[in-house]
Amino acid sequence: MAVFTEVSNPEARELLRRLQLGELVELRGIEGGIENTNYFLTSDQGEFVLTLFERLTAEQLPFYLYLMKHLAHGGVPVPDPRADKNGDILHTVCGKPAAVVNKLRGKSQLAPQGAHCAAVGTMLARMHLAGRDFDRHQPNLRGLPWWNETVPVVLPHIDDAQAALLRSELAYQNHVAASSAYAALPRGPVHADLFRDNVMFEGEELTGFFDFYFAGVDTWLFDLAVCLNDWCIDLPTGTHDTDRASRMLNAYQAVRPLTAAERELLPAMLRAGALRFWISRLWDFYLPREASMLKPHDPTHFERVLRGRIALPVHAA
Ligand SMILES: Nc1ncnc2c1ncn2[C@@H]1O[C@H](COP(=O)(O)OP(=O)(O)O)[C@@H](O)[C@H]1O
Ligand SMILES: N[C@@H](CCOP(=O)(O)O)C(=O)O
Repeated sequence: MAVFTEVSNPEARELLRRLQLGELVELRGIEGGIENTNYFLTSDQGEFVLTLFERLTAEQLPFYLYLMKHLAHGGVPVPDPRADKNGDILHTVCGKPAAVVNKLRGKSQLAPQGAHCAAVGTMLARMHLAGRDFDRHQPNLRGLPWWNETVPVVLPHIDDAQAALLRSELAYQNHVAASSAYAALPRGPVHADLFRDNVMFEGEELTGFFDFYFAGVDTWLFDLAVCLNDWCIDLPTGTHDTDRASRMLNAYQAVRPLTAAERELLPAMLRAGALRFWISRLWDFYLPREASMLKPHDPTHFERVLRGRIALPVHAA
């Protein structure tokens, strides 16, 4: 279920009027998704997605929405938030912060082949370059400071072997973050959660990236590592898929070659990407927020991925 707040047809009509997007044809709740209320909103002018933000606040949202607008105007296929007559892109619907964006064509490719991974690599690099002149700043709110805060909270819930791994990996990542190679990594706005379910395809054509609500300023290499860890592995075992990873890395580098520091730290950032999602999944699993709407994902998946990346470090060819 992903309609946590019911929007009525009269409310949708009023919103379309405010945004000058024409007359309502259909309002339909979207079943996927776990964080926000989403509707497909069709008018006589086109197809849109209406999102009511259930947890993010009106203070946090402008970074994400203006980033999407910036990228869309920079030629990256991402949902473009629609403005009202005053130019505002953050609206209020049913008392909740809300946005209306264009509906992307296609569907998620949950069993990606090499061509899909290459398309993600190309577009990711284009997105990083397009974000260079974005003038707002918000850190990755799920970055190292959050890992340092959250690990002590989840430690009491896991067994000794897991706790030892979590502690030692966190220490390693703090050490990496203090290194001169890490300081040399290029950075900018990153998606930070570009999993298979956050990209649309029509056949092998990538039609868009969406769900920017974990975006923030971080290293570009971290973003690439998050993608490699999801798109280029065998999901049941967490094993790295060399062919798909080469397709993604080569395509990324055809647009933006990795620097020497990035090549050096790729194995460490693959571990960082696995650690980030292991921690957040542990946190969601053992400490569900009151009245939480999150259906927790399996934390052991990223424990497996992390163990795999430590045992067999992956380097850029
Ligand atoms: N701009 C969009 N274009 C097309 N479909 C979208 C768009 N935004 C969301 N969706 C659909 O809505 C679903 C839930 O969106 P998502 O952003 O993942 O929600 P949540 O943040 O609640 O996890 C997606 O799986 C996708 O099918
Ligand atoms: N990709 C994350 C979960 C984030 O949720 P989303 O549905 O908003 O992308 C994970 O797999 O742990």
